[in-house]
Amino acid sequence: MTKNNIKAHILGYPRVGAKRELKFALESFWRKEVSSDDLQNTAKNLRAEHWQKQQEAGLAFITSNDFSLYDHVLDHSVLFGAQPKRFNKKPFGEANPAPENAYFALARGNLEQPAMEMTKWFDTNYHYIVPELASDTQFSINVHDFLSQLDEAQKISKNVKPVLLGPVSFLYLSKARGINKLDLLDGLAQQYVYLLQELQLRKIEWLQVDEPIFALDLDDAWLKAFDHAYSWFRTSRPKLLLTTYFANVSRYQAFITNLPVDGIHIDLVRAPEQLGPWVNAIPSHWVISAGVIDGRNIWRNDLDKTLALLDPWVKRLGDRLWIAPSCSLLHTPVTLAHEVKLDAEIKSWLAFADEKIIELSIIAKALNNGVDSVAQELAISRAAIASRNQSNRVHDANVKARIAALNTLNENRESTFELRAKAQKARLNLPLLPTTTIGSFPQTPDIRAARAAYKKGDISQAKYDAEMEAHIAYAIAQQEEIGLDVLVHGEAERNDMVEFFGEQLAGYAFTQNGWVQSYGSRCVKPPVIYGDVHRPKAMTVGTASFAQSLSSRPVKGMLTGPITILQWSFVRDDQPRETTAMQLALAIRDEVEDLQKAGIAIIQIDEPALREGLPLQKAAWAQYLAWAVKAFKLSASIARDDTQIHTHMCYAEFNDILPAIAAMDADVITIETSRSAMELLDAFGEFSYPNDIGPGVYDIHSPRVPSVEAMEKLMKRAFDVVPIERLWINPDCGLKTRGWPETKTALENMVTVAKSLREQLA
Ligand SMILES: Nc1nc2c(c(=O)[nH]1)N[C@@H](CNc1ccc(C(=O)N[C@@H](CCC(=O)N[C@@H](CCC(=O)N[C@@H](CCC(=O)O)C(=O)O)C(=O)O)C(=O)O)cc1)CN2
Ligand code: MET
Ligand SMILES: [Zn+2]
Repeated sequence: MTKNNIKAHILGYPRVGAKRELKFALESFWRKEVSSDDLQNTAKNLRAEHWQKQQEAGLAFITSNDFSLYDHVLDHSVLFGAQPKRFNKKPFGEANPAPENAYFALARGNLEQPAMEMTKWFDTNYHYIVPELASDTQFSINVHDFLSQLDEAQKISKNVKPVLLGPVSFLYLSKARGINKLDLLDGLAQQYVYLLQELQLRKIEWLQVDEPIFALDLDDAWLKAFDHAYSWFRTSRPKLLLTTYFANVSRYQAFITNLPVDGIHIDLVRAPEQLGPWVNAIPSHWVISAGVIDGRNIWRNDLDKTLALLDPWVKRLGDRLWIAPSCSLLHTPVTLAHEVKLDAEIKSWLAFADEKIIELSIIAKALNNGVDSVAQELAISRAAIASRNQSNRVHDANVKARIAALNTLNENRESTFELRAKAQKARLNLPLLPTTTIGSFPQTPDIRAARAAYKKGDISQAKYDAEMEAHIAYAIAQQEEIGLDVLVHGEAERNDMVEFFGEQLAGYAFTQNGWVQSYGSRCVKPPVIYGDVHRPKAMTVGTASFAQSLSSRPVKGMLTGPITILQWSFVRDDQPRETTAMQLALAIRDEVEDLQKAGIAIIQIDEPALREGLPLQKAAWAQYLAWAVKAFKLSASIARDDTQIHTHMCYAEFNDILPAIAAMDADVITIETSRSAMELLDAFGEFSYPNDIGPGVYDIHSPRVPSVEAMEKLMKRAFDVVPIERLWINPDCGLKTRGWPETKTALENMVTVAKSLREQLA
């Protein structure tokens, strides 16, 4: 048998650390508890560890420049000298600032400047810092940090493949007010050329250039931009691996194969069918990097299936075949090694980043040296796959029966919004412009410490419950003092709005350390849906009833909606997402029913991730929106007319899915609007959104306290587009990341606005 030399590599490794070392270093640095050197050492050690793992697994390259202290897109803004000019002024009060402060100010704001905008990275729960460009942006490369990380890598290995976000995706993902972004393209591409030359000098053989926007619907102008930008790259430079992910990109094949690059990476987890067409289309000197390991999910790879997918092409491509995960491993947790509590059988079905790297090396060995060389590894993998396929813990006949009978349930509320609104008014008797908040109040160190102690077994369930009740009572008392109209219990008892429900639903497993970066130092621990989901018992009724018992004002019952739970969990890959969504919808429906029976008059079903789940390609939107809206409606339609259903959305562009949002038919939607100065609301107005709306009047991501004047101005803008009787006043999102002092002042100001507007309108 001839030996191949198929290369295995990764597109990027998670940065946060197996025990969130980076998070803790960052937060200590921000609190000024550790120095800049300490922070940089932590970062350096993490990078060294990540490279060592790749090296030990025998990958052909170690991948460098995938690390970031906050966000890699922000790093590109800095690399190309495109920091917004508004940050040029040295903030006062910083006598001798650490060099990192200027960088973090971009991401987090400072005393004088609000932070740069943040938004979702494609259809993931990762948030990037949006490049902020203007007509006077002059790109000017600043290679120091990039090259110093490259040097670190080159000390460890001579086979280093750095990563860059490509110029066209960088520009596409940026925002540039008042100009055509494409006018900036030449200036940017020229800076890339400079960097390519530096890499050439350092004898870099391959550069990975990520152009993830190929996953989207691109118009001609953007396709031309590729031609244009890449024509700058016909110089002496490393070979370029054009990297795509998250979708089938073969519709751009004729176009892409004319670009002056040396290979392409394609996502074969989302779109395995694109392999053959690509092999047939590429120029004879190109490599194909086959993204065969799921970078977006945590299931163990079915190695036999992967080998079967690649097998027909191995001979044809020979060494021009590379293998890799589908996308960067940024979206998966680091390692299963510290999961000591996870059920052993379920654990055997999983692979986090480190395990995925091992899988990659097994596949490479099988392809290069024959399957016999990894017979034992393949046998173990096969056994795990068989155990998952056959496990009776995955399938639940009752759940399947309920799903089969879905069409016997009415997904619509009993009456129209108009009639419901009357019944709700009679029951709730709220003032004009009711004030409320989105659900969470500050997750104080006390709350976190109590939960950590409880999880370790240091305090009893009873003690933990009593502590949580004390926090809830505190939140209620604060809200009464502030004078809010519709209260919340504050979510003290929730580690996270999705994980909390995952922990109580059957069909779910959860991890101890399965952290994934969401933004900056903030992480989430998505729970794992491995089987049919149902709700064994009520999840929030005790807490909701307790909170309501403390006040004569309505306290909202607080639930996370089926689509958001789906989107922020690791989901099974053995049934359609739609089916899992319907199972979740029924579980939430059961909870709505129980809350209603317990006398809770207002129930909020959050769907902040509805937009995130939208397919990247428009052709698939309608189908997704149909089942997503149906799932929400199924969970809500058990509510009587006089039970008011709220929903909440944030972190996204909603303009293009307004009809779907309206079709959800929530009685009230509270929605993030303040960062875009209510531009969104204009769209709601134009579309004549039919039900009640609470446009967020202040951004909760910053500790700045919003002024009465600013919030009043925003509400008055809202008056122009939505009838006053249908408006609510609330912040943009939950307050869990804030502290109590600024929260209290901000909400007091907000209530002042409501009172003053009511007087003005009286
Ligand atoms: N799943 C999800 N996705 C989302 C959001 C969301 O709320 N949930 N919101 C948007 C993103 N925003 C986010 C906002 C905040 C955090 C966040 O605060 N995360 C926390 C972790 C939250 C958590 O799970 N907390 C646990 C564990 C806390 C912890 O770290 N405990 C320590 C001990 C206690 C301590 O000293 O802090 C430990 O175990 O070591 C708890 O409360 O129980 C963090 O990074 O710090 C994440 C995302 C969009 N995507
Ligand atoms: C990311 S949306 C958050 C909604 C949730 N009810 C909260 O207030 O935290
Ligand atoms: Zn929110």
